[in-house]
Amino acid sequence: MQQQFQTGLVWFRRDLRTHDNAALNTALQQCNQVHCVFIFDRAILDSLPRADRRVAFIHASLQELDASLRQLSGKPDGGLIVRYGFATEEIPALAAQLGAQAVYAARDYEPQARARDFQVQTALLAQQARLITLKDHVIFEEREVLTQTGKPYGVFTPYMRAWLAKLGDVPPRAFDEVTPHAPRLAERPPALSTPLPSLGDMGFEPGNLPDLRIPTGMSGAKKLLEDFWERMDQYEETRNFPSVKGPSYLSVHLRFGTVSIRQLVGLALQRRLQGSEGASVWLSELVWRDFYFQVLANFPHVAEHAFKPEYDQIAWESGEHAQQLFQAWCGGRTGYPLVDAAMAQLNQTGYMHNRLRMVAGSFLVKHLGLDWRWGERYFAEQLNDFDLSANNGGWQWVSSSGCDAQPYFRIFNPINQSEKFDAQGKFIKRYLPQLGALDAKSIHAPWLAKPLVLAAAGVTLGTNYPHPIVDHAEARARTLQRYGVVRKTQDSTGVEQ
Ligand SMILES: Cc1cc2nc3c(=O)[nH]c(=O)nc-3n(C[C@H](O)[C@H](O)[C@H](O)COP(=O)(O)OP(=O)(O)OC[C@H]3O[C@@H](n4cnc5c(N)ncnc54)[C@H](O)[C@@H]3O)c2cc1C
Repeated sequence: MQQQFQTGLVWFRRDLRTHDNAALNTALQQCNQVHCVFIFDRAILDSLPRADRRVAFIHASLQELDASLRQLSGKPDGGLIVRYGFATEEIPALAAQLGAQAVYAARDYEPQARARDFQVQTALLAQQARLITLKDHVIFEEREVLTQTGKPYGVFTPYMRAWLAKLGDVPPRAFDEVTPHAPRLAERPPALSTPLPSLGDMGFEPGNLPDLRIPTGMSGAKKLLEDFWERMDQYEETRNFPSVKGPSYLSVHLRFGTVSIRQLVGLALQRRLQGSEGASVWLSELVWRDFYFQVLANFPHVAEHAFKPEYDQIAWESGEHAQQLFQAWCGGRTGYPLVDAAMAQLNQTGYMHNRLRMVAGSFLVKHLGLDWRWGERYFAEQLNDFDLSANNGGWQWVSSSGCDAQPYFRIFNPINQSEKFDAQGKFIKRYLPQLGALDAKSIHAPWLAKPLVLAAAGVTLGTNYPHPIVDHAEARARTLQRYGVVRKTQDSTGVEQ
C-alpha cells in the first residue's frame, strides 16, 4: 500500500508508551519511515523547582520508552531522539532536519498547550509539513458527548449516563499492535543519536522519587494495574479511607500516558458487566476524568476564573494574615490533624488521597477563607499527577464555583471527616508521628483532649503540634456570610443542568 508520507515524526508528550498509542500507531500506518522524539520543553521546565518528582518520573519513563522503541525497530540506532529546548523551536527544526512531512502528536486540551501546538503547526506549515493531532488521552473528547440540544454538559450524572450510552457494552477499541509496522521505525541520524540527557544535564535533581519507590514507565503502570486488578471489586468499600490501600494509584501514569485510558476503561467495563460494584464505581471515576477534560476544553475560562462567573465576586481573605494562614496550610500546620497529615502526605510523596484532597481543599477555602486558586496553584506545584483539568475541576468543586460542584453551604467538618474516614487515626499517625501516642478519641481534635491525656501522649500544643488556627464554628459562619454574594444569583453559565 502506498504510504501517505515518506517520513513522519512522532512527538511524544504525555503518551509515554509504545502500546495502544494513537500518534505512534497512526504514524506507522501512514509513513514509510518514522522517527520519534521527546522534548524536555524549557517553556515548562524553566519555572519548575530543581528537584521536581515529575521531571524525574518522565526521565525514568523515557528510558523505558527508548528501550521499547529500539527493540521494536530492531535497529541498533533506532530509539528516541530526546532534546532539551523550546518545543516551538525544536519540533519544526527537527522536522526540517529529518525531512519529515508530518508530525504526529496526541491532542492536548490545555490552553497553553493549544497555543504551543498552534505555533508549531504554523511553523510546520511554512515548511510544507503538517501537525497531525489525535485523540489519545480520553475516551470522548470536547464535543463528542453533548446534551440533546447540542451543548456541553455542566452536570456530571447526565454526562456519565450519556457517556456510558455512547460507549455501550463494547470496550473502547485499542490501536492495533505496532509490531507488524515496527520496521518502519527509522534509525536516528548520527547527529541526533545522542544518549538521553541526564537530569543533571538539564539542571535537575532526582528529588526523593527513588526513595518513594513509585514504579515508573509502562512496566510501572502494569505493575500497579495488576495489583489493583486484585482489589478492584473492593474499590467502593475501601476508596474513602486513606490508611487503606483502596485506590489504584494510577493517576501519575494516566498523567504521563504510561498506561492507556482505553485499556483501563475496557478492563473496568468488562468487570462491571460481570456485576462488580467496585469496577462500576472505579469506571465512574474514569468518567469524571473525561468530564473535567471536556469542561476545560469547552469552557477554557475555568483555567483562570470560576466556572460560574458570580463566584468571582467572592471577597477572599488577603494581606499578611492570609499569607500566614496559607503558609500554615501548605506546611501542614493548621492544628487539624487530618488536614495536616494530608498536606504532609502531599509534601513528602507528591500524592494525596482523593478524600483528603477534598478535605484539605475545602479547609483552605471554607475554613481559612482563601482563594481556591492559591490551593490549586500549590497542588499544581506538588502533585505528581497534576493535571490542569482534574485539579481545576477538583478545586472548583470544593470551592462550589465549578461544574456540578459541592453546594456552597456544604462545609466539610474536618473533625467529623477525620472520625469517619480515619477513625483510629492510623493515617494521621503515619504522617504526624508526634501524635502517635494519642488515643483514637483525642487524635481528631487534640485541643479538646484533657491536659493529662495530652501530657501522657507527649503532645504539647504550641510546641510539638500547633493549636488550631481557626475555630470550625466561627469559620463556618464567616464562610456562609462570604458566600452571601452568590446566594441569590442564578446559574448564569447557560449550560443545561
Ligand atoms: C482538589 C482536588 C484536586 C485534584 N487534582 C487532581 C490532579 O491534579 N490530577 C488528577 O489526576 N486528579 C486530581 N484529583 C482527582 C483525584 O483526587 C485523583 O485523581 C485521585 O486521587 C488519584 O488517585 P488514584 O489514581 O489512586 O485514583 P483512583 O481512585 O484509582 O481513580 C482512578 C483514576 O480516575 C481518575 N479520577 C479519580 N477521581 C477523579 C476526579 N475526582 N476527577 C478527575 N479524575 C478522577 C484519575 O485519573 C485516577 O487516577 C483532584 C481532586 C481534588 C478534590
